[in-house]
Formats: sequence, structure tokens, C-alpha cells
Amino acid sequence: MYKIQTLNNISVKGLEKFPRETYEVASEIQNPDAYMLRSLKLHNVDIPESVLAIGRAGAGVNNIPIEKMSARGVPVFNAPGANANAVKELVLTGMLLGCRNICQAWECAKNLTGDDESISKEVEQVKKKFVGFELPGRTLGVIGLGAIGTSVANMARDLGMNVVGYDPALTVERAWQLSSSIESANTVDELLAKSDFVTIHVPFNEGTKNLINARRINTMNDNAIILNFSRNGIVNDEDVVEALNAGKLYSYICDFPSNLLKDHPRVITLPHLGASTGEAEENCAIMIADQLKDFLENGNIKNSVNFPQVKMPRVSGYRMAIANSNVPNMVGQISSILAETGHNILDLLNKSRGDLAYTLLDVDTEITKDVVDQIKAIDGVLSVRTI
Ligand SMILES: NC(=O)C1=CN([C@@H]2O[C@H](COP(=O)(O)OP(=O)(O)OC[C@H]3O[C@@H](n4cnc5c(N)ncnc54)[C@H](O)[C@@H]3O)[C@@H](O)[C@H]2O)C=CC1
Ligand SMILES: O=C(O)CCC(=O)C(=O)O
Repeated sequence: MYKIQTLNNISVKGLEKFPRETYEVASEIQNPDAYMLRSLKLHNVDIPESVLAIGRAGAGVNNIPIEKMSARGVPVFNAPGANANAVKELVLTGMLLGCRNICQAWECAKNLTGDDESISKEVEQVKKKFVGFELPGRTLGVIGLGAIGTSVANMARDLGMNVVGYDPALTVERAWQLSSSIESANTVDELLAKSDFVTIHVPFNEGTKNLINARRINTMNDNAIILNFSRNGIVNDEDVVEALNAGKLYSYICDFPSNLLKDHPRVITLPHLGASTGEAEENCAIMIADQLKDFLENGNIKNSVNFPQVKMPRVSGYRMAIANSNVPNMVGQISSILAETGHNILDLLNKSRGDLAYTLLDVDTEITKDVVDQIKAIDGVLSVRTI
């Protein structure tokens, strides 16, 4: 019986992927084989040794201690692209809310008093305070052209906007998906200087912390709108508020409320709603459940953020999955132990990624605990599992 512990609310459509005969799935469970979560921060959580894999039903993995898990030979999975459409639609919503002053206008409308005739009169008076601007012909800068950024960029082109993108690690797959009329910027500064709207779609890490700060805001066009549906910390909130107060920026729309931001008249903050659609929650949960299941049952790895992609069809009932440091002679030492203990290797796949490597082996006879212990004792071996 495999045990899956859910640490956040996960769509039942995903959980239904785990057959009841072979899986126990619960939010409270002893010695889980895998965690399934969304945004819960795991950095200060004592993750039990029983955990063999972590599945993030979403894109961002900054809530997970990846290095710690890598050192334990534990793959961390995510669901690339599964919630991209939901975020794209919220970015569009944010752009329109911002450039048409919708939230301020709605607030104003809610506060109108008197009979309907006087309300109608006042409407014609107050509406001039909320004159906005339109999207076609304006320039949208997209920082990060991954699953979300690419889809936002293409959408904006379809709406008649000029689009300039920046991503120093743009993949070939994403480049193929991008509309050919999207301009490429060589630096963030170059992008900012051209943009009326800037939207950020990068992961949060040391390289993206404070990416948008006072120096960069000062290089932007006057009255630009910044949208941050990526993560708190990528945009420096204090610097943004200062620029809003000084009349430099038009508005800031983000998914990460704080005391500083939530009541500011030129800020719209949403409670981390980017991926909160039934469709996105289902897509993420199904993708992660499938990946965790294939890893637990077959050792295959798909969409891990720390381990290589590994898939090997089974040719025997005796499989071993080994995570190890990416150093010479690991496969040599492992196969020597298997040969010495009388196992014939029927199939073997070894892949590496950065400092980590992963080996799947199918052998002709049952692998005993003693053999597992011998392989575990090899210097550089991080985890060993028979499946
Ligand atoms: N608000 C919400 O609910 C959601 C937020 N997110 C956030 O959005 C982020 C992006 O998501 P996806 O597009 O699905 O991820 P992705 O991995 O498909 O794309 C990220 C892109 O950012 C690029 N990148 C990395 N560092 C960069 C830098 N310094 N400058 C420019 N580009 C850089 C990468 O090359 C990659 O193409 C996630 O990491 C997550 O933090 C994702 C989904 C929902
Ligand atoms: O699960 C959620 O609602 C958050 C989604 C998110 O931030 C992500 O996928 O990176």
C-alpha cells in the first residue's frame, strides 16, 4: 500500500487517479511515501525519511527545499503549464482592471447615494475621474517566456498590442510557440524602457529577487502598469508604492497582498488567485498524481525539477531505482555488486542532471535487502529502492 499525504487542498480529479486498493490518500497519515501539495511552505517542516517524492500541484517550487531533497535523492515534481491558461486570463483581467480604473470606479459606484435620478446625475459627473486607456497599440513587456509568459505574449498580440519579451533561457519549444511578431529584448532594462505594461512570469529565486526595483522603475515610461502574478519578492513593494505615490507609475496589480499594498488606491491585490480555477486545479492535480504514481510504481521520472527525465519499460518484475551523485564509476560499482550477488541485468538506464544521476535497472532475480544495503553503502549513493 502506498501512502500519499496531501498538504493542501488538491482536486479530487487528481486524487481519484490513485486506486483505493493500492493507495491510501489523506491529509493526516503516518510515514507517507509522497507529499502532494500546492503553496504550503516546506522549508521549516521536518520531512519524514519515508517521503520518496514530493509533487507540487502547480508551477512554482520556491516553497520546497529542493537542495535538501536532492541530497536525500528525493525527486520534486511540478506540473509545467497545467495552470498557465488560468494565470493568462487573470493577467488579462488585471490589465483591463488597471487601465480602465475598474476597481476605483466600482468603489465609487457602490458609494453613490440618493434616489435613482440623483445617482444617474452623479454618475455623469464622477465618470470623468475614471477615464482610462485601451490596449491596442500599447506595448506589453513580458519578463519570462515560459508556459505563462508565452501564452500572455501571444494573447496580447491577438488583442492588437505590441509585445516585447525577455527570457535569457528561452527554450526551443517556447520559441516555436511564440508569435513571430513578438520583439525580443536583450535585457530587462531594454524591455522596461519600451513598455506601457510590464508583466512578470519568472520563478522566485536569488536571481529574480527584487528584479523590479526603484532603479529599474525610474527607467520605465511614465504611467506604466506593472503586473506581478509570479511571486512576492520579485517586485520590491516599497519601491513600487513610492513610484505610485510620486505619480511615476499608473498602477500595480499583483497576486500577493500585504499591509503596505492592500489599501493603496492605485494597487489591486488579489489573494493568490492565479491558478484558482476548477480547470487549473484539476489539470495540476491529475498531472502530479500521474507522475507520482509512475514514480512510485515504476521509478520513472517525468517533470521533476531536480532529477532527469527517466522512463524505461519494465522487462522483469525485479526493478531497482537508484539516485546518486553524478560522479564516475557509480554504475560500475552498482553492477559489480549485482554481478557478485548473482543478478543478471536485463535492462539499465542511467541519466544525469547537474550534480545528480538516476539509474533504473531490471534484473532477473529478486533483490534482497542485503544487496540493497550494499548498494546504499557505496559512497555517493543517495537513495535505493526496489520496486
Ligand atoms: N499566481 C499564481 O497563482 C501562479 C504563479 N505562478 C508563478 O509563475 C512562475 C512562472 O510560471 P511558468 O510560466 O509556468 O513557469 P515556466 O518554468 O514555464 O517559465 C518560467 C520562465 O522564466 C524564465 N526565467 C527564469 N529566470 C529569468 C530571469 N531572470 N529573467 C527572465 N526570464 C527568466 C525561464 O527561462 C522560463 O522560461 C512560477 O515560477 C510561479 O512562481 C505560476 C502559476 C500560478
Ligand atoms: O496552487 C495554487 O493555487 C498556487 C499556484 C502557483 O502559485 C503556482 O503554480 O506556482
